[in-house]
Amino acid sequence: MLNFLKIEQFKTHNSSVYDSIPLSYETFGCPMGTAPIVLVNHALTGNSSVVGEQGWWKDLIGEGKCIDTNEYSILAFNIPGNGYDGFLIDNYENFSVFDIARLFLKGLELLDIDSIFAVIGGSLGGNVTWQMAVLRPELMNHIIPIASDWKATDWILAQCRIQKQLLENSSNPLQDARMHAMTFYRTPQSLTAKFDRSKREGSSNYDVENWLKSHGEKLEKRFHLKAYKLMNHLLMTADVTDGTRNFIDSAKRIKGAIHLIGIDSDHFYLNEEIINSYLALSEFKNNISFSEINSIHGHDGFLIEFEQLSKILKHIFQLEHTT
Ligand SMILES: CC(=O)SCCNC(=O)CCNC(=O)[C@H](O)C(C)(C)COP(=O)(O)OP(=O)(O)OC[C@H]1O[C@@H](n2cnc3c(N)ncnc32)[C@H](O)[C@@H]1OP(=O)(O)O
Repeated sequence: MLNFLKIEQFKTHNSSVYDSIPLSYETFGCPMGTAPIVLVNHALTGNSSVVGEQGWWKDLIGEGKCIDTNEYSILAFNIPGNGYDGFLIDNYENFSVFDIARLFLKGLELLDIDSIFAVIGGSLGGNVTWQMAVLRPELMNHIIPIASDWKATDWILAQCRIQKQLLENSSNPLQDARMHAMTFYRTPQSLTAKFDRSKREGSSNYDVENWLKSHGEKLEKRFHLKAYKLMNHLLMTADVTDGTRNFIDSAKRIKGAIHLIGIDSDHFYLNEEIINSYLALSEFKNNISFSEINSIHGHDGFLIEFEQLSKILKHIFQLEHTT
């Protein structure tokens, strides 16, 4: 069930002022206040419905799952403007990952939450996770960005620029942008393994073309163009250093344990970038780790490789609740 908070008089990083921004959220598992809290930050086209039949992370979070809803309270906000709660933003360029992290932190304040067991998110959700940890270095025990980084690389900026032009100029913006995006969420090996140049009898298209098309059509049915423009723009704004480029100064204050997880075939958030962040920060911080998911599926691995992900996360969610 969707719940709503109101963030009043919100000033964005670029100094735009909003009288009131609705911040919607869902909770799952143990009632708030009775168990450690796990905050889940959704990715690009995700939402607060992480658990349950339609939950996009239902293989990771649920009864008896790696993050067990019998043991934890799960909290997930919607990024304001993702459209899932009916709220859309016109001037999407006013917002950045920094603003989304601040909105989520204000939401936690309104809910009287001053301690989080773990904050976890993949891709854009990982960007928000990094930014929240930098803004409130003492708030969380565990910080878990998956297939994500503290910054948008030039490669990501370039891909998102193409997305932006498709979203603004194409006659079929959502479908075209999604089809293009699917190619950097996957890998050539993943597509070969799935299709191997197959073609249904009588069809003029290869199966891979139909698959791309169907992903485009499905997104168009469930996502608003304004929301997709916002989400794509947010990806471009990730930078916990706020332009100073000094990652260590920004991140070394984080008190909680940082668990970085990359996917060896990810060519959107490159593993080598994540490993570089790990190596740089591990000179200043003992409680940081890096784990790798092996997959042919590239970036989408965080939505596919649940067995590996569960194995990596198990020690955090099964062995301790109190550190
Ligand atoms: C940047 C960020 O912040 S995050 C970006 C994250 N990535 C995404 O958002 C990408 C979205 N990816 C998906 O939605 C994927 O489906 C995943 C990752 C959830 C699952 O991947 P897979 O298990 O490989 O599923 P797949 O991509 O084949 O999708 C299955 C669907 O495709 C359909 N499909 C498969 N082959 C074909 C084909 N040849 N023609 C038409 N449809 C096809 C299936 O029927 C199925 O349809 P349904 O969902 O309506 O039942």
